[in-house]
Amino acid sequence: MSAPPARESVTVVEVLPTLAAPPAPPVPSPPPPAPIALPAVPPAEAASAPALAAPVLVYPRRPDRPPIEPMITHAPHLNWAGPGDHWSRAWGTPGLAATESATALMPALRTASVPMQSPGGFLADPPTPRDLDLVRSSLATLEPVAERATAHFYALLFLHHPELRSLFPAAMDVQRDRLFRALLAAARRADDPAALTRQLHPLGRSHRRYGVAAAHYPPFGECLLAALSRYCGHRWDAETETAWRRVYGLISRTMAEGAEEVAATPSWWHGEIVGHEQRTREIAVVTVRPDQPYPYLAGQYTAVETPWWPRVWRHYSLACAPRSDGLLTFHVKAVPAGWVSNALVRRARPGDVLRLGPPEGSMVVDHQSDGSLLCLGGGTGIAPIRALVEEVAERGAGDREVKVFYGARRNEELYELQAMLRLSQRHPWLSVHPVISDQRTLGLAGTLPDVVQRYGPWDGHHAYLSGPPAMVRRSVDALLRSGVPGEHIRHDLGGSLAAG
Ligand SMILES: NC(=O)C1=CN([C@@H]2O[C@H](COP(=O)(O)OP(=O)(O)OC[C@H]3O[C@@H](n4cnc5c(N)ncnc54)[C@H](O)[C@@H]3O)[C@@H](O)[C@H]2O)C=CC1
Repeated sequence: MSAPPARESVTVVEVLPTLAAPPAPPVPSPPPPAPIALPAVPPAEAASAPALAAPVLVYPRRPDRPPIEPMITHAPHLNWAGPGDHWSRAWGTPGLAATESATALMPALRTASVPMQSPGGFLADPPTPRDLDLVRSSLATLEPVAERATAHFYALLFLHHPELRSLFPAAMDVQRDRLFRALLAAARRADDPAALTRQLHPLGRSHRRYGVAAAHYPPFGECLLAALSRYCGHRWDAETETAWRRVYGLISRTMAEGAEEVAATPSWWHGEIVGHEQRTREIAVVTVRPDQPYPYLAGQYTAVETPWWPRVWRHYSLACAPRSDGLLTFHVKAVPAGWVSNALVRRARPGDVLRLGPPEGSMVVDHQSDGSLLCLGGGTGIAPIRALVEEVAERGAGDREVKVFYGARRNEELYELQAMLRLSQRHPWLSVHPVISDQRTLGLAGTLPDVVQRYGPWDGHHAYLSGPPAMVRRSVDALLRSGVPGEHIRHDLGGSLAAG
């Protein structure tokens, strides 16, 4: 099964090619490293950094807030968010109360265990090497027509199982692409149980927030096989079908197991916006009060859905360490054609209600190890870095130093610099270095990977990277060259952080 929407540009099945340190390129023995001499930010320059906005205003809850306009007024059920969802009433759908639409739809989805149309079903025995060859070769055949095959698959699914339509977003373009890539990735890993589990358990868990239940896998699989057989043409035979039944059986079982493991935790949280600060024209800092405790670790991220784009989820990092008042902060940059990011920056206001998925991601501080921390935050990628710094401040830095390189293209895009500099004034173990790549009048010149390379070596450091994918990839390369072993470099690029 594919991942319903997570983000626009990178999918949950992507992973950075390798973090296990690739063989180091042969380099002539370097001259002894120069001592690190990082220029401090002179007070005059710091003063010219963008002013820190007023402290977050926490607005009182507004019971009288106007109803939120649903995106699809003429088809209210498409706005419904999933089984057990009570907040659809916030949409106040004209013509059909959202509560009615939700309760009317819930039984339909609960009984969505549509009987399988094929007597063959999905096979419990593991795929054989021959099965894997057949499945991989049919995927190779399908690759050039993947878009049409997946469109055909969704057409079959919604035609035969209209009750499943409400699990998916209104616009299916991103979704289609994702399905084929997820299948490809799973088929590649089908003979490596550990790798398959690493891919599919999180995918199964993330499907919970769409309302996907174990009963949905068989009808999904039947339509998938029907679409694959059509587009494989004469290459599809009984043996290929049996191979797919084993492989799909394995994929769906593994995803369902992943979901089952976390069945006791909420599939999603509701979060009311209680603060909305416009830091630049494109960037807003959004503060949210979850409807129940939201346990997470600094450095993690979550999926966010707005009421205006039902079932369209985007990932954002938690930008603060867990707080005693339970509030959560997100840094959001409105990106061109980004539905969720533009809604959050330009439309969302205190009183609006979001849905949040469970916390994800492994870019968390290992407090058992004693290396110093090197943190690279590019643009809004500074969000999880700030959370990590706050957590170190709370738990005590010990002998560790924390060096933060905060990159932007222009001075005025360093929207979090004042706050970071204030933290560094309070904590002697913390240094913050602005890095400007385009029009510099402040801090260090260059891109983050270049600067990291310039001020290395960084052996003995644990590195945390967050920002645009290309910046993270290039910085990983620079760090590996600068003496940081792969296992000491953490980022969540493969875990799908992107804007949208
Ligand atoms: N909002 C959030 O919670 C989080 C966002 N992110 C990601 O961070 C990114 C932030 O984007 P923007 O603020 O628009 O950043 P940006 O495009 O303005 O760039 C920020 C920094 O990265 C550097 N950079 C950009 N492209 C580079 C490349 N190809 N090579 C080397 N350095 C490069 C720039 O020089 C600058 O220093 C987005 O991709 C977002 O998905 C990551 C983690 C959390």
